Amino acid sequence: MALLGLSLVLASVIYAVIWKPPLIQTLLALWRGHPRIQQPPTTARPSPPELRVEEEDRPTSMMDGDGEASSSPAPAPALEPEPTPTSRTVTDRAAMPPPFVTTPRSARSASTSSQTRSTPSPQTTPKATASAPLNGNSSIPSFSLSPDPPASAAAVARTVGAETSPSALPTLSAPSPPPQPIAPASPKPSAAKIASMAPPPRPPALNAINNARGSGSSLLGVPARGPAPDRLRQQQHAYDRQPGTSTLAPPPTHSSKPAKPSRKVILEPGRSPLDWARLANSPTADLRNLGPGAPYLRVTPSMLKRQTGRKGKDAWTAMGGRVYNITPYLPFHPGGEPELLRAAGRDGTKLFGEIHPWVNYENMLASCMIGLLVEEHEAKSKGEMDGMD
Ligand code: HEM
Repeated sequence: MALLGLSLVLASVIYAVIWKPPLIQTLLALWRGHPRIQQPPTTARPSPPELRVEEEDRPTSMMDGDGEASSSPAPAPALEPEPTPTSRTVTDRAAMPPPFVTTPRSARSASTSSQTRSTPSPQTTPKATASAPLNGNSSIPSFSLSPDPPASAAAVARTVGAETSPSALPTLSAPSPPPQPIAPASPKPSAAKIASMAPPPRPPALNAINNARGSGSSLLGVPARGPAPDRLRQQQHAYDRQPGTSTLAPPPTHSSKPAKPSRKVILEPGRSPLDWARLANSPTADLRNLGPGAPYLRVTPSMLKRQTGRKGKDAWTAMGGRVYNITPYLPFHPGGEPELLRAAGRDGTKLFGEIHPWVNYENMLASCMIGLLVEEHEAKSKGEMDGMD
């Protein structure tokens, strides 16, 4: 009797050891009221609870290497070392997919592009509805994405851990930078900056992409998964065409030249340009000081040289081949009398042009014109020359 009881106990122990995982888990689930459902979610997107219960209620289905579901009873759990609940929790946590919101699109495509060969469903985001029935004993749907199913749960944990570690997935730790906004974030450059020929600095991302493209590799030593080179080129050209970023500087303007300090003098009352215009147009005023009705004279350089404005003589100057009596204009000259007297008794064309070539002296001094500047031998009559003295 005792031997029979011992045999029963032994048989129970052996049976429990062999069929422990599904049986004990099922019993524990029923006894706890599905305690695994109450486990805190390890990721931001836990699987639907009802599907997890379904997985545990169907422990005999598992996936083969080609991703096909096997309908044979599952002796596999007995053949593989079953992890302890603690290690299973760790495995579950490691095997869960990373948070959805923190995975860049390029990283997800990079991590799944090599695994979609064995994925039965075209869905890239693991969902319990698609992969749970195929995974069978595994409660983590993402296991079905692995091309080579690991031999054990520990291997699964290692594989998933390696897949989710930043070192194994460089695109997760440093994903390819997204295309920079075409509009630069920096403030609009000033007019002086626009006038400069130096182009604005390119966005660092574009520079880095161009450098990586030029070296034939991506930023992280893996094949580049960013936009196509043609798109990058178009973005770069679009950036270069932005207002204020062109290398073509506007033509220089006169306003850019530094203004010279004014040398104008304060004129006496009644000596304004308007007063001079009124006097110059007066028919009664003899501004030539040659007498009423005197003809225009041929003035030689020797004659001009004597008209310096000193010793009671008028100040004559020659500009543009014409000789003018500048004496009446002296108090009206905005630059002052001394300045104007610098041209007295000689040809003042060069002096005039150096200071204010824009001044229309011909109109201003029309009533002050003496005659034409001629050579010495061109004087027609000596008497005319003597009359000048
Ligand atoms: C003989 C004919 C000349 C006439 C009709 C004349 C007329 C004028 C006029 C209208 C201005 C005012 C310009 C303005 O408002 O921007 C001016 C300014 C001046 N002129 Fe003359 N000028 C004459 C000859 C000269 C000569 C020969 C000199 C020097 C040797 C001279 C020196 C100056 C200077 C320094 C100013 C002040 C420029 C400034 O800083 O704005 N001018 N003159």
